[in-house]
Amino acid sequence: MDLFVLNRHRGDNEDEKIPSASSEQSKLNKILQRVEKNRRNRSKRKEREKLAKAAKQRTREARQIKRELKAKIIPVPENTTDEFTDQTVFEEAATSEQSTKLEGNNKKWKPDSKGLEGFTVLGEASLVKKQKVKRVLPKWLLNPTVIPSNPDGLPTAISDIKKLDEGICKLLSDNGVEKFFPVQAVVIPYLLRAIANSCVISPCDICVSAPTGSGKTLAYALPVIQALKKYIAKKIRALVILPTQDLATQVFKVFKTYSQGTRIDVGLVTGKNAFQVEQNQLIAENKAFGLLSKVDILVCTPGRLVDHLKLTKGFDLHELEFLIIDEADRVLENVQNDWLYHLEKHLSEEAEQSSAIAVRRTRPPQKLLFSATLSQDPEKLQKLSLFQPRLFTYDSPDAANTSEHFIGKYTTPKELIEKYVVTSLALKPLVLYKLINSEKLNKCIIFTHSVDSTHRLAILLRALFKDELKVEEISSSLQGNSRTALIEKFTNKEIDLLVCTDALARGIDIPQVQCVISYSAPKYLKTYIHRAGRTARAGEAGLAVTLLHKPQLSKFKAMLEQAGKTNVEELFISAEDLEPLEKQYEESLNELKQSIEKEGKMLKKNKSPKTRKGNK
Ligand SMILES: Nc1ncnc2c1ncn2[C@@H]1O[C@H](COP(=O)(O)OP(=O)(O)OP(=O)(O)O)[C@@H](O)[C@H]1O
Repeated sequence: MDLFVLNRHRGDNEDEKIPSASSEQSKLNKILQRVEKNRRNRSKRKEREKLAKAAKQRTREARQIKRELKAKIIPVPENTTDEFTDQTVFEEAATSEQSTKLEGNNKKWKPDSKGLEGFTVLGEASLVKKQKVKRVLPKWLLNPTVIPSNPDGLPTAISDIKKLDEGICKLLSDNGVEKFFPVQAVVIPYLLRAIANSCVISPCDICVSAPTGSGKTLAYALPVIQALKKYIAKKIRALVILPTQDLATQVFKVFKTYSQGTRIDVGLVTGKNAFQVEQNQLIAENKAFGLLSKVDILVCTPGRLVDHLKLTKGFDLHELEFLIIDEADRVLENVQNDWLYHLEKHLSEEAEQSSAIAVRRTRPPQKLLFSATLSQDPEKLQKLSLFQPRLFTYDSPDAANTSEHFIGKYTTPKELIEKYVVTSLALKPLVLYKLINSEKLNKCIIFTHSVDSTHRLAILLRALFKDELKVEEISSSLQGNSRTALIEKFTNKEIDLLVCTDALARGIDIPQVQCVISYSAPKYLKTYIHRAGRTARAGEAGLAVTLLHKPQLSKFKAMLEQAGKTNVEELFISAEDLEPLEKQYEESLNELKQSIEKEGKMLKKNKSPKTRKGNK
């Protein structure tokens, strides 16, 4: 009978009871489950291995395709018939040209016959690199009128431009303008000729790309004033669009100055004044003739222009002879208000009405575009439907370092000296302090990247300089009028250091700014050009310094290279120079901390429901 006794393991304890039938079954189930689990894991592992193998195979194949493509470089074919050239292709062209030379021919790639032995190749291999679309710039952009930066041979004396009105010549000398700058010496006579011939030939539209501070405003203001002097009836005949309130105000002042002694009235609509106030400045109601314009030249921002087009009764631009877009690249970026659409709509509606009423101007206005960084993107310019456009650009000394296509794209004044300082993030404010002290800078604009950083830096500089230098800040947090007041103070040297955001980077004309410091490195070349352009204006000398952290250096250099600037020097400020200032720096940082905390508390207090109730 012992033969039929199953000797089961009873555990270490011999006295343990023999398990019952049900526990026996549950144990068996567990074993079966474990077996099933192992089986599932095994099949999962196999699946994973299979996928990994397939992925590896795909990578191998992709690498192989890449290798094959690299081995057969297909050159970009010369294309002279297409209308456009993509600007980016210029940069890429150099590399593709090099590789073309290396290959030395234009043959199509054929698969290696050895590798395909035994296979029938149907048709041609499909691994042919796609041809790049090479757009060609329109002729007028490729063949600009180059304005020499050296004025020799240009009609630079005021009396050299014979057709210029005597009254304007007198105003020029009254305002200290003795000679014309190159852009003025070329553009003013051109526009005066076009205006004189306009009854016979429709004048061409023009685009002018000239450095910051080169005198572009007078280049368009004087011919426009001269052309409109003859009119007796008041209509808006010139519309000047600028991207910001401050710039529009600045240009308005120039028009006001040079239209003195004429019948011309200049208007300004930017949103600085209440809408109704602006409406009253623009339109008069006459019992006999209805609504009449009160201005001949209107300077405006795009947003406010759209508002008046939509809401101001009697606002009529149909007699427009000149449409001037200053800082044109910036204004054209302003899609927010779609000003161009509204303007075109207005002009076409008026034209339909007018044909039924009387003889009115049927020709579209002459368009004059100006900027230091004028867009050469044909698509953007095409939006303006330019009529036989002509481009005027500067002959830049930096252009020699770039491809010929660059000519005049982004140029800076030749009087500008550019430098950079490499510093750590922690010591940046101290480096700035040292730089201002050692270079004895006292009329200096410092650019940061945000409102917050402008505010903090201004507090810190105030703490560092104490009474030595007066520091103020300008950003979008300030209202228009306070901004204008601060700019005036800075102009009159009542403020030494002006810390600001890029709101002040474009177009603002402050004479004799000694230095522009980019405390936060500019992200784009355009920003750099406009910031640096606040100094070295109107033929004066100026310094532009950029503070960089080490990782920013290569990007910064590459950015400047796009403008042909390869010789920008480094300015060294050593750790030894900074050592004696460390204690002062620490104290100033503490002051900054306290000041920010105090402001935080004030803000909280003002926001608390109790205060709000009190205020009510
Ligand atoms: N012929 C001249 N002689 C002396 N000063 C001039 C002359 N033309 C212009 N200026 C002065 O040069 C300064 C710069 O002129 P303007 O603001 O027109 O430059 P810009 O080319 O428009 O610069 P940005 O591109 O920065 O707007 C102004 O203060 C202006 O009064």
